[in-house]
Amino acid sequence: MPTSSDAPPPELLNNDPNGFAWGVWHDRTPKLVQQIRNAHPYGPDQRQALDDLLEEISAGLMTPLPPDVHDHELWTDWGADYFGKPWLDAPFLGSEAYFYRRLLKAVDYFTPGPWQGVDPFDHLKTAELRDPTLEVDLSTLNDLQQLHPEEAGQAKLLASLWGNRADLGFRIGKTAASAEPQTENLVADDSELVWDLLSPTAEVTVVVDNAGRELLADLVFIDHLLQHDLAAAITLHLKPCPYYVSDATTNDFVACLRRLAETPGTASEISRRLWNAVGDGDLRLYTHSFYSAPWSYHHLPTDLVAELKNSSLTIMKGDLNYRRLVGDRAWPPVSNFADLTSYFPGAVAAFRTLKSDVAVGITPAMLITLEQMAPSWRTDGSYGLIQART
Ligand SMILES: O=P(O)(O)OC[C@@]1(O)O[C@H](CO)[C@@H](O)[C@@H]1O
Repeated sequence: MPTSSDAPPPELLNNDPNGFAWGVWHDRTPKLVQQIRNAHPYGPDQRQALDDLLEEISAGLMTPLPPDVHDHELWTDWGADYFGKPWLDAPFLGSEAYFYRRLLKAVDYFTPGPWQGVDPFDHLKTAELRDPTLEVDLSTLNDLQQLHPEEAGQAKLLASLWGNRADLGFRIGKTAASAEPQTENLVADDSELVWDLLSPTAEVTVVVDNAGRELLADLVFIDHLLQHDLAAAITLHLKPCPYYVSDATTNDFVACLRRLAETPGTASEISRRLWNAVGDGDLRLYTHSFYSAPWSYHHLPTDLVAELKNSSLTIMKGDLNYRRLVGDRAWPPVSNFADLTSYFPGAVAAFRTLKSDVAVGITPAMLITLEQMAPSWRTDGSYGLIQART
C-alpha cells in the first residue's frame, strides 16, 4: 500500500461519463430490472417495488432499506454518507452491491411468504446450464486425458480464468490437441507462482464468482488439484444469496455437479469425485455475509480473516473480487499488485478477465502496447490476468 503520506487515488464513482460505471447505471442496470420484472409472475407489490427501484436508480435519491430487514444495521452503516443523495454520486463498488440488495428486497427474497428464497436470476443461470453447446464443451474434457498432467493442469487453470469471460476455456479443441494453452491476451501471468504455492499439504481457498460455465471450469480445475495431490483440501467460498446476476450460491454449486454428471465420460467422473470429496470433507463449502457486502476486502471482518488465514493460497475469481481485493480506485495500471494486496491474510492469486476500469500490475511496456493497440482493454472482457503474491 502507499505510505501514509502517499494517499491512495480516489475511489471510482458512478458520475464520470467516461467511466465504466456510467454505462452500468444508464444501460445495464435499468435493463436488468425490466428483465427480472418480465421474467416472473410477480404480483402488484413486487411489480410496484421494481418500478420504484428503477425510477430511483434512474433519476432519484438513494433511499434506505426499511428498519425491519435483518441487515438494516449493515446498510445503515454503509449508507450514512449516501442516503438522500443521488445514486450517481455514490461509489461504484458499494452502490452496486446496494442495488442488488434492493432488488432482493423488491422481489421479497428475504420476506417470509411465497417468494422467499426464490432466486430472481435462476432462469438465466438455468438457461446457461441447458445451453446445448455446453454438451460439446463438456465432452472435450475427455481430450484432456491425453495430456501430461502438468499441461492439463495449466489448460484447466486457463479455462478457469477464461470461464470468467463466460467463454468456456475448456472448449480446448485444438488447444488441447496441440498442448498450447490459451495464453494470448494475458496482460499478466503469474501462473508459475500459483503452481509453486500448491502442494500435497496445501489448504486452498477459491472465492468463486459466476455460476454456470465459469463455475464448471473452476470445478474442473479444483478436481485436478485434488486428484493430482496439489492440495490437501479446498474450500469454496460461495455467495450467501443471489448477487450480481450470476454469482454462485450453494444451489448453483449443486446444479453444476448435477450438470457435469449428465455428460458421460470425464465430466461425470469429475462430478462423482467432487461429490465424494464434499462427503469426505476434502472439498468444503463456506459462505459469509461479507461476500455480498458493499466494502472492499480491506474491511474483512475478523471471523473471515481467521478463516482465510489458514489457507496456503486464496484464489480470487473474477472482476468484482479483483476490484474488492485491490480497491476500486483509479490506480495507475503499473501499480504493484503485491504491494496493494499485502494487507490480505496469506498468499493470494487473482484469475480475472478485465471487465471494469481497475487494473494494476501491468508492465510499462505492456501498458504502452495495450493503449495503442486496444484502447478498450480494461473493460471489454477480451483480456485476462493471473496475478499472485506469496
Ligand atoms: O465479477 P465478474 O462477474 O467477473 O464481473 C462483474 C461485472 O460484470 O459486474 C460489474 C459491473 O456490473 C463489473 O465490475 C464487472 O464487469
